[in-house]
Amino acid sequence: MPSFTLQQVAQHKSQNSCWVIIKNKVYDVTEFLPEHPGGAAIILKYGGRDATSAYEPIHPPDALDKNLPASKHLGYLNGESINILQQEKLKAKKTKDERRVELARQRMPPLSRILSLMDMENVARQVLSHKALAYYSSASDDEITNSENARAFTRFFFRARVMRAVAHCDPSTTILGFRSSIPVFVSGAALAKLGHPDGELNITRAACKEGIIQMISSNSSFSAADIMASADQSQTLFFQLYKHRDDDIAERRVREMENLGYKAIFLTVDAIVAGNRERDIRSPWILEEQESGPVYFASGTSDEPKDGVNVFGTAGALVANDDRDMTWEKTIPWLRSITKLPIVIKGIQCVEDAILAAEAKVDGILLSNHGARCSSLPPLEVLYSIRQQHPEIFDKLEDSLFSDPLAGGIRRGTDIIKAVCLGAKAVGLGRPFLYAQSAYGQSGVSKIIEILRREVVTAMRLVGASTIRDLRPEMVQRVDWHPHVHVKL
Ligand code: HEM
Ligand SMILES: Cc1cc2nc3c(=O)[nH]c(=O)nc-3n(C[C@H](O)[C@H](O)[C@H](O)COP(=O)(O)O)c2cc1C
Repeated sequence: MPSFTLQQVAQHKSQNSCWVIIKNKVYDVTEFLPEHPGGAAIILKYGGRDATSAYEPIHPPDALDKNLPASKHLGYLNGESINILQQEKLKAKKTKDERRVELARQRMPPLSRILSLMDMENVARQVLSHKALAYYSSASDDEITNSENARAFTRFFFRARVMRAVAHCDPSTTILGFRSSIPVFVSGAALAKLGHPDGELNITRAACKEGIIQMISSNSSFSAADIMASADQSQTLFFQLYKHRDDDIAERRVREMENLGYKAIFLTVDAIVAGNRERDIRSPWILEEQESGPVYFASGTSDEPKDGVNVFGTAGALVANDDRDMTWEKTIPWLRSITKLPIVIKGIQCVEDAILAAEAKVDGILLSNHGARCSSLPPLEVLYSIRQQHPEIFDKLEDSLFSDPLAGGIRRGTDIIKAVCLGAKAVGLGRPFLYAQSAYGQSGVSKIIEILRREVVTAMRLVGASTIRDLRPEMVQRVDWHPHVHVKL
């Protein structure tokens, strides 16, 4: 393959001829510009130069191989140019945010001082870049659903049974027939590399060590093949599918996952468009102002950016090609016809759809409002309504899973046990795994699983259950202490 100098690449920085350097390789992306899901303008910004640091954290490593024909992989940078790039990187002035993160990383407490998932989240909030934290923590609109997801658990109390033999307590269970050491799984969440260079692989390795199942996101920052390659042969991994609107492309993806050894397809239906996450949308402006001071309205001029404001936020464009016309009648039979894997619908938000899912004969449902990235009922309340109004659904569905809540939602063993009492086979957590791997890598993920295991076993013993089967709906009571507000007219 030919080699190029930085000067040669720099000639190609326009719409008519646009080259970029990624990991010392030179690509011609001119024809790809209009197809780029993140928009042409963002690539043009890096036209003629090195785009590695912008590209790496948010693209799976195989994105270029899969989307650019081999003829557009032009060659490599020559040795001298590689050295120059390295020198430039060393000399580059760090941004204020990068310096803040560096300092915060030097001041992290030892892992032994992390007692709860909130302790872990607090460390992550210090050490994450502004962009990563905004992306991970943001929730829809005014983020009220976010706090309500958490608050839902406080309305449910245990009706604990005593004088039961619980010295031996086994919190293990099965999810879709696969063993899990506790009723918890990793719910697929995108872009783990934003928080740590080893991203999803941190979670895969810790999930193996701790005996829990990982669902990987369609938009993970490592490819599904790389993640599977880093897993143990005995390990169970599920795949979360954002269905492409082109059935053929979607089918190829599903078949690829089946061949790679993923054991179930979780079809996400609650995010066919990106939720309105303003904390994330604002992030680039906050960073800009941190560096160069406040930006003011320029009276008399049009100060709207040429390309408009990116109201989709980070990864918002990742769902741009998703199928917005999925239906029970069409999509489930289609998916059934192309895979033998169990199918779980991720993102059920009301009782009516739980009934339709059962009628469509899917293998499981995952009650979820996407971690409050859309504004529907807290999943725990939906679970409770199903239990109250249509308990027969639990028999129809082999695995009525339950996910969600946000920062402060499922963050305790007691939350998990409340959900399991009400009929959840297991619960999925998203952000806690992102936070833990961002702060301490694989050890951080192991740590939070160990914390959850300790808390789950404690909660089981305190309610009088020695196995998961002993957890019953009557062990939980919903108590809504609405204050009686007497309004004086
Ligand atoms: C060829 C060189 C490429 C460069 C320089 C590049 C660069 C970028 C940049 C800088 C962003 C915006 C990141 C941000 O919001 O902070 C972006 C977004 C995105 N890129 Fe690329 N990209 C490239 C190729 C690709 C390829 C091959 C794909 C796969 C189809 C792809 C898919 C995406 C997607 C889906 C987004 C949207 C992410 C979002 O909404 O934030 N890109 N890209
Ligand atoms: C940063 C972030 C990224 C996410 N990415 C995806 C995704 O790619 N696919 C998906 O089905 N769900 C995604 N989710 C939703 C999670 O699978 C899960 O439902 C949610 O995070 C659970 O709430 P929790 O984060 O409060 O535990 C994401 C959630 C967050 C917070």
